[in-house]
Amino acid sequence: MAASPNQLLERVKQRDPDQPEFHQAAGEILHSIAPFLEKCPEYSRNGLLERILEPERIIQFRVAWVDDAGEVQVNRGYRIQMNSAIGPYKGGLRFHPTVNLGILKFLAFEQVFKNALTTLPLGGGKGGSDFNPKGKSDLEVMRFCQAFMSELYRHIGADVDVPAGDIGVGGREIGYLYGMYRKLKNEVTGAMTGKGLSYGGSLIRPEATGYGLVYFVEEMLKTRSKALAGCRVAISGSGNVAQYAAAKVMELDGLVVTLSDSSGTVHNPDGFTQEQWEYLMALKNQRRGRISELAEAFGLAYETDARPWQFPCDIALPCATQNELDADDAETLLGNGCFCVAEGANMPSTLAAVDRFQAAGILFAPGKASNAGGVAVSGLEMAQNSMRHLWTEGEVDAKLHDIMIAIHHACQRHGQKGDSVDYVAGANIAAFIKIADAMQSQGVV
Ligand SMILES: NC(=O)C1=CN([C@@H]2O[C@H](COP(=O)(O)OP(=O)(O)OC[C@H]3O[C@@H](n4cnc5c(N)ncnc54)[C@H](O)[C@@H]3O)[C@@H](O)[C@H]2O)C=CC1
Ligand SMILES: O=C(O)CCC(=O)C(=O)O
Repeated sequence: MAASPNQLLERVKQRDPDQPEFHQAAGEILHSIAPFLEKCPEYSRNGLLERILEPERIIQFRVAWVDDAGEVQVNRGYRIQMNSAIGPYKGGLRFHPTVNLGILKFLAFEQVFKNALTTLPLGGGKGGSDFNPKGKSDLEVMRFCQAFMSELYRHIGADVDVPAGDIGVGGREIGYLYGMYRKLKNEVTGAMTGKGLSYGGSLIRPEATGYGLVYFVEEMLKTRSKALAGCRVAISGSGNVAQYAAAKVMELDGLVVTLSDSSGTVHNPDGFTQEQWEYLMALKNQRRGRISELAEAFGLAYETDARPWQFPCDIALPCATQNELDADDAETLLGNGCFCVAEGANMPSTLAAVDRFQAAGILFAPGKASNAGGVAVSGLEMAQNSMRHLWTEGEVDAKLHDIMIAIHHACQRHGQKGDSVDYVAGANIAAFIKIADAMQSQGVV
């Protein structure tokens, strides 16, 4: 007899006890699909769930490089090739000192479900290193990226596994990584996405995750006959996702009232201005400084070590990192009248926080649905690379918008409960059915 979702989760915990983030992500999905599996027991056959929970392949490697002082540094590199039933492995690379196998397994697992929702033929994977780009010179970052790719190149390719950026991996790092890939493989293909426009990138890829998040929020608000204009929006983070989520909220006449980084939060109750946003872009993407400098430059309130969730808002968009919003933060947001939370980051809300939002009946979207715009436009970058073609900004943006609307429909189709939508159940069930159907059709492999 097939193991129940609870039994499976216990097995996962026993097998890899030191991977709490993976247990959290697996637990959420198993819990969501349990009622569906009871109605459709054929989806529990052939070890399907056991296979979905186990990466197809894990690659771990040494990354040795020389710093500016001439010292040899050794980091760990990883690529988790989680599931390729729907298409080539696809997902970002994270460079951050907290990176370990458990965190990358949770990210790769989430990516499989997210990519299934995009409507595009993409499998799921994730990789990275415990390398910390913060405080490193451009040359050190380049030498690290080249050393990292000198192993990774043999495991990736346009039809095999297509990495992109994530925390600590932006345009600069993708350039260095792709340059080394091209040299080692002696081929020019779409083996990575997030590339610069001059060497095969797609218009709108930098904007895609943030824009897509806001397009998804617009669809959520429509279900309650609301609109973004005039809403106060608390955003955490100040990296790629936060920057373009903020830009789109401002374009749609919402007020972005917070931005943050790992050192603290800037609060502007009147909403950041275009000038302040432009300052942020230069600060974070060129000077690579701290968010406190934005506060200093414009005389805004700044709180060291504070998260944005204490400041009153109507909509919260966590866009920094996993588990950055806990049950206490959820209570504070609800107490201040927040009626919509949509995740720009991957798994930024703890399970207890999600429970609070759902119990209160507010709109809540899990990252695998609401932040899927980034990987979706990566899929469009792959398509353009294969065609040796470049779509216009308007064409890519329109496709992104359509994909976010399609993901919202999928959540409604599988998550409608009375007159509200359980976006967690909807996203998980819709993605699971697509992955499961693809795997069942291809036999036990
Ligand atoms: N870049 C993309 O296309 C996508 C990114 N994501 C997710 O969005 C989140 C942000 O990624 P990016 O903006 O690309 O990275 P980034 O490196 O551009 O920015 C990360 C931001 O998070 C902040 N941060 C990191 N650790 C923190 C901590 N412990 N506490 C508070 N703030 C912290 C950093 O200061 C920075 O502002 C991540 O969870 C990532 O997995 C999800 C979908 C696509
Ligand atoms: O564009 C991609 O392939 C990856 C984006 C990503 O890492 C994510 O969706 O979390």
